[in-house]
Amino acid sequence: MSDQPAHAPYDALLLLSFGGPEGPEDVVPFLENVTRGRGIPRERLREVGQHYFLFGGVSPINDQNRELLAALREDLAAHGVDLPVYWGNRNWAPYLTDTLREMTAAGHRRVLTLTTSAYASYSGCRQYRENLADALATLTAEGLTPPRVDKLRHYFNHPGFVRPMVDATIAALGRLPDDVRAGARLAFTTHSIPTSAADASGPAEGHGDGGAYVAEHLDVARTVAAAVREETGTDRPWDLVYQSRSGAPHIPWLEPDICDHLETVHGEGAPAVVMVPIGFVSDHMEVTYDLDTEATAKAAELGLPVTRAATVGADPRFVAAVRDLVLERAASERGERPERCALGALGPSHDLCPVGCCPARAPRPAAAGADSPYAQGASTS
Ligand SMILES: CC1=C(CCC(=O)O)c2cc3nc(cc4[nH]c(cc5[nH]c(cc1n2)c(C)c5CCC(=O)O)c(CCC(=O)O)c4C)C(CCC(=O)O)=C3C
Ligand SMILES: [Fe+2]
Repeated sequence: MSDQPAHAPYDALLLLSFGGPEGPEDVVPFLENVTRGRGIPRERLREVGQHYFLFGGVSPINDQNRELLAALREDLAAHGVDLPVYWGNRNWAPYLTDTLREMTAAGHRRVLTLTTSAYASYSGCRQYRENLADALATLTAEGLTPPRVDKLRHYFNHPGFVRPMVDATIAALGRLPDDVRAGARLAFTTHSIPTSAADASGPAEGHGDGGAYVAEHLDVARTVAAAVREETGTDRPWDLVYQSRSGAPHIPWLEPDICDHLETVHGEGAPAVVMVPIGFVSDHMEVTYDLDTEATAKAAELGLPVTRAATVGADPRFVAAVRDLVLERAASERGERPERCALGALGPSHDLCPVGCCPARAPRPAAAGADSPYAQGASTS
């Protein structure tokens, strides 16, 4: 036992992300990948394509993942954790299936996955697990024997994710004009999703309306707001609001939208707002367009001072948190009982998504969960 490395039984870490276009010619094929079979109106797609073209057809997300990948490799090596780190995406190169094929060829048998999504939801969790199942099925059909793949627990409430957001909120408050800072409201933002998807998210029991998705975001918002109050000595009103809605208008999605919210609080006399995108791991297009471009223009039109807090990105504390989560999970898999760090009221999330967690409209195979065909057979080997 004691001669095992701290990362045993895992032999590789996989960074699994969304992917984004890297030039104007990538934008349309990227959006086709994202929206295949999802019934997003054409009008919305044309509009979102324009967001990317506004930035030269390049999403910042791939460079941000390259930076995170390099930081993870450096941090693991510096701490004597000899675990190779790979990167694959759902919607753009390097594609997940190609990365897993490469990992199979390199002889990896137990892979742990970090997704760039911290919370429970179909889009942020199960859909990635479906992507893993699809990739494993493809490799199996090619006659390969792919590794067993597990997924790290949701890390929304890990101190290494939360603390950088506290500092980022305080820094964003610092960028407001002096005379409006004390009265500024905090608007915590995340991706809107259909209310039906929110209600069914996580193991939904005990979370009430909005399921685990809303409960987890509220817990983080409350924790960050309390820490900001403690550190600045000023109690500021806060709200959880939504952004980046898509889908047909007659289907209810989580509200209010950040732009409507800015209008409302401006009408109520708020002197300023700090937007804090707690739902996102890096400053990708949903942040740089939807908040920095669209919501910021809305605020300017209202004459409302706003700033936006940075996301965690490759903050060393987040990178260290990933190492902590990897070693924690490895220890759990070895039958040990490691300490499981978590701030807020909800406690550490489950390691293995239970059966039926974050259900899809049409059930499909999903890896790395209690209902996974791939995880089970391999676990006995
Ligand atoms: C919860 C959630 C996260 C956070 C968790 C996570 O990070 O996973 C997230 C992240 C992201 N979403 C992104 C981009 C897009 N999301 C879309 C569409 C959708 N997102 C949804 C949800 C989420 N999305 C949903 C319910 C849809 C409707 C269609 C569907 O049910 O699938 C569309 C289609 C056009 C549109 O309708 O907007 C695009 C282009 C990018 C890349 C940004 C970049 O390029 O830098 C990132 C990181
Ligand atoms: Fe999205």
